[in-house]
Amino acid sequence: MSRLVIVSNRVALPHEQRAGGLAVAMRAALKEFGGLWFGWSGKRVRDEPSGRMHEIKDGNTTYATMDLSYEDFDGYYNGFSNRTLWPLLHFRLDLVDYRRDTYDDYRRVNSLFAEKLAKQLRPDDVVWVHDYHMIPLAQRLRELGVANRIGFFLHVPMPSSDLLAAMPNHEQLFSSLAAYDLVGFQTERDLDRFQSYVRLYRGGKVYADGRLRMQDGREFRAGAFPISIDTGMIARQAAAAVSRASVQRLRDSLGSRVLAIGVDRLDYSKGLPDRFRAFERLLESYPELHGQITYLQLAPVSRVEVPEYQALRRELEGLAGHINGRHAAPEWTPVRYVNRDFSHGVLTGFYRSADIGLVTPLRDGMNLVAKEFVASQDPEKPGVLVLSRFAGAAAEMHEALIVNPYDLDGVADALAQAHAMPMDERKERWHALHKRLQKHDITLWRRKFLEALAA
Ligand SMILES: O=P(O)(O)OC[C@H]1O[C@H](O[C@H]2O[C@H](CO)[C@@H](O)[C@H](O)[C@H]2O)[C@H](O)[C@@H](O)[C@@H]1O
Ligand SMILES: O=c1ccn([C@@H]2O[C@H](COP(=O)(O)OP(=O)(O)O)[C@@H](O)[C@H]2O)c(=O)[nH]1
Repeated sequence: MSRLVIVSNRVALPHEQRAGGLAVAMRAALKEFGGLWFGWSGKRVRDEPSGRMHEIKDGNTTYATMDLSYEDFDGYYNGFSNRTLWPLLHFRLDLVDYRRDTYDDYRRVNSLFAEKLAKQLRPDDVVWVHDYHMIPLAQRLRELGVANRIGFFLHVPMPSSDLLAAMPNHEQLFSSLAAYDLVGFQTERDLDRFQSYVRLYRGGKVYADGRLRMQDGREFRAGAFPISIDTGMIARQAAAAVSRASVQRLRDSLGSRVLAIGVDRLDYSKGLPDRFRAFERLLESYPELHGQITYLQLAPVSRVEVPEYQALRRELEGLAGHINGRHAAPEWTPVRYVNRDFSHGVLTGFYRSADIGLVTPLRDGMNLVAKEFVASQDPEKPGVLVLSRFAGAAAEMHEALIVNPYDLDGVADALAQAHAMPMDERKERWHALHKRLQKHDITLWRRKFLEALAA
């Protein structure tokens, strides 16, 4: 069997804990057969250029990671990846900050990753590159003579072609995807938008069998491969987690109140200010729920050097203070807002303790939290998922209460509906959601993508 080589900016080294769906999913995907995981070491170095390599072996997996200099990290990661591509791919043209110098940094760091990776590759390795940090990687590898199968998976949304085309140099960047054998997206809609871009802005052709042909004749394939979770493992973790002291403490602190939980990196794509406002709308529109419901928002900080993330943090602190100041009672705090990162061992217990899971991003590639929340529930008393129609997960999770996160009254009504939902209906909805997750888990995702890549 060929070796699987996974390439991503974020690598979850053994025993490392950090919020973020890509790393969680890759760890689960490598668990069965192992392979090589290649990417950034998580280290930034001063007075030294990028490129120092580290290797760690853990069971059947080898981790090969590269240090980045402060300057390169700033241009490639904080800059082009997270201030240009991230907002662009999340439909936020208003936040896109395009700079020629950070684009150059991005391309240079990708070239360096390609040089280091090319040295590690064996002829029959299957290479699977992940996410927007690494779009030009295959093109650079091809220039270095790498002829292996190379696939790419985009974890974030693919926006409408008119938005993509607003980015200077979009032709160069997005045409480089043709160097992959297969390009995967989270949903059919993302795939559809990319196909439109190829037709409308790259003069390309789209064939019914999934092949795309660029104007210059290069052909590659594209498809939709919705990512998932290790459903069985999450369920087992959740059942075990309820006896943990931290989970017990949360439960004890609630008394008889209903718990609504949100778990998100502190990112503007997650729609947290709107969610806070929707919760306040609930308290205003349904005064009988005062003192009856607690909203716990876990929001570990993310990309802390990027100014838009710093501004969001300030905004949320203000909003949480405002809602609590206005609505709290001496014995009840409506919003509990926590900027800490929790392990899955604890998080799954928190999900299971909640009656309502609140997942309301303005845009999200998939949103694994939505799936983890469902997988963690007690079948005898499952919680209700309130899910944004703009999360990739909504394309599969029809039995959730699907909401428009911009419609604060609608989200407040869905929360009230979840609060009042009879247990029979909760069970019925949960069974349907859970059944699909049992089949469409991380193993099926990995298998489907790799089979398509090998085909
Ligand atoms: O690596 P960071 O900059 O700390 O950010 C964490 C990850 O965020 C994004 O995750 C996406 O992937 C998830 C799994 O497919 C998906 O469910 C979610 O909707 C996406 O937002 C990002 O795409 C990753 O590259 C980051 O590692
Ligand atoms: O304190 C936390 C908060 C989140 N997560 C994990 O981070 C991932 C978030 O993935 P998602 O797809 O929802 O969003 P992303 O952060 O990748 O955009 C999920 O596996 C969460 O369980 C975590 O491990 N600890």
